Amino acid sequence: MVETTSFLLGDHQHNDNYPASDEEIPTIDYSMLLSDDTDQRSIALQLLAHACEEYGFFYLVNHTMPDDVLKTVLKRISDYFDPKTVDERRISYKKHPSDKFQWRQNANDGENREYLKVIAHPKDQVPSNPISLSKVTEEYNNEMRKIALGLARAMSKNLGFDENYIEKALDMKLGFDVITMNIYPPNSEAKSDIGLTDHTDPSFVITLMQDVNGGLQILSHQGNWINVYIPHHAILIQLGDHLEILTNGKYKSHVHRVLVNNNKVQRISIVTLHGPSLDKFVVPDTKFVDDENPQTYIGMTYRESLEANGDNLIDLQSSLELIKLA
Ligand SMILES: O=C(O)CCC(=O)C(=O)O
Ligand SMILES: [Fe+2]
Repeated sequence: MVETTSFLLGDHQHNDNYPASDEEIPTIDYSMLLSDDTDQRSIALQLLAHACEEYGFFYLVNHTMPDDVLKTVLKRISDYFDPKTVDERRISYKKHPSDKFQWRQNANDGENREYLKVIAHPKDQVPSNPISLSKVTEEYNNEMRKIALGLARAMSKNLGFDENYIEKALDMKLGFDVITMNIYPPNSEAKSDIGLTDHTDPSFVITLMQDVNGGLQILSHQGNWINVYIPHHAILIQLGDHLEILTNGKYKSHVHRVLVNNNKVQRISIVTLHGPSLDKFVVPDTKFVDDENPQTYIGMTYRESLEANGDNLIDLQSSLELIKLA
């Protein structure tokens, strides 16, 4: 049984190897962003603009992800990753190597997690076995896409455009969405302190839900590591590399990592990269380029930026450094 109540697994601020603070992370109320009350909406938009510019990540509360969908998806993921059946997963992945999904189990100095990555949009390509997992993953992604598109509309207004600006600029109707289901072992079973090493993620935004808190840290604009404690049923939103490129760095993506050194129990996270369409050429909009803000990135299609790290599209890694102008 998956317990979806969030609780703190450890005292990360006391770990000398990975110092991090409990600095507050902004909270955005999704229902207020959509409110019919114009005053309420404009306050929510201002808070969102502040969170996007000054932080680049925030907790989203009062959103539209149904509780039962989250509960079910966490339960199915927990069943799928049953430690007793890991050899079946290894064999089945070997028999069906595919670039439509990717399964890995890593236990080493740099990474301690088992994960399944699947393409969820424009065509749902979640492996059909087990069917119980694929069905609810599709449902989860349908709900999460609506939320990501809602955020795109709100951010478009904050950037001074009409509400369809980001959706069009990134061609999100055909957006390439990839879901990673991560399971991190408890500390006692991990081979090192690191669940997942420092990285940023491509895409427009990254949405993250989890069963329990434990070890996710984000590097702030100011260069401080911050512990992430996601409130119960909230979604962690992180801005992705391609929003940074489009806005020429006005909205930035952030380095983050996962530690497992304080985890008493295993942790599951569901991370969705809501991407542009694969063929969309993403380049800084001239609106964000002027004498004070010279163009920081060259343009590239989303496909090229994903392939820059190898030929497997689903092996999503940041390519920001590659396209950064001196
Ligand atoms: O599991 C987490 O908390 C973060 C995972 C992550 O950053 C990723 O999958 O890209
Ligand atoms: Fe990430």
